Amino acid sequence: MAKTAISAKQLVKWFGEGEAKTTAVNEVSFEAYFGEIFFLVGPSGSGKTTLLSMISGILRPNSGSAFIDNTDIWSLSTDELADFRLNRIGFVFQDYHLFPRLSTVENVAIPLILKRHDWDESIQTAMGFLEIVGLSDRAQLPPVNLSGGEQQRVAIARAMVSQPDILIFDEPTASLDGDTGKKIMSFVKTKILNEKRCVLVVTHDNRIFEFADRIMKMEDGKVTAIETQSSAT
Ligand SMILES: Nc1ncnc2c1ncn2[C@@H]1O[C@H](COP(=O)(O)OP(=O)(O)OP(=O)(O)O)[C@@H](O)[C@H]1O
Repeated sequence: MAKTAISAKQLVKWFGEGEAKTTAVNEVSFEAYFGEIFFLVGPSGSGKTTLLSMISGILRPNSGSAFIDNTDIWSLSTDELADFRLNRIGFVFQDYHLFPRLSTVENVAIPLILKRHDWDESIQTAMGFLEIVGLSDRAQLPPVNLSGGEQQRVAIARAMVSQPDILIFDEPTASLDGDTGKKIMSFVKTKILNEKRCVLVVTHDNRIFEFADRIMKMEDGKVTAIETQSSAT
């Protein structure tokens, strides 16, 4: 039986008041397991970002709860939640969010440096993760000298450097051409995913749906389907 990594229970979030009130997420419940790639898909405005923000400790729900590996994250204090996020959750974004003035390896080391680890030790650990993503020979270059696919692999190395067990990818392939996007997802599936990690991907990109173990579809703030991909590669 797979272990539950993320559990959302009746999450609700609304914005605005009176006539302007929008219920962005309306009683959403789901579970994602360690060892799987779980996709969250739906049209623009269906509530994906709002849901993601509530399960990653960024946006407090109006009601309902979010558990990461059995921790009820919204019962933590602000400091505890900040620590929890730093240690347990890694983020990868569409636009990579790399710092142009830092070298590639320094970009990967940032989460460790933020945790006040020793600089040399952080760089050494970052080098190990650059090796995993196949970019150790680019370590000293600024990110601007790397291709889009390579920059996304740097962002993945950075998300992994503090060894989080929950990895959240927000539109990871939206800035990449079809082939590079597929290569990135294939890389995530074969080299990053293991039974101790859960990868959650929010995407519009149906070219990468084949890499999902399960796909949850949202519309108007509600879950409309959770499908298991029997053909997952
Ligand atoms: N801060 C906010 N204030 C007011 N309304 C908001 C806010 N954030 C989101 N909404 C509204 O909540 C609904 C869901 O938005 P959300 O960004 O979660 O959707 P989404 O599925 O992530 O869309 P996209 O794919 O375009 O990013 C939308 O109607 C949006 O306008």
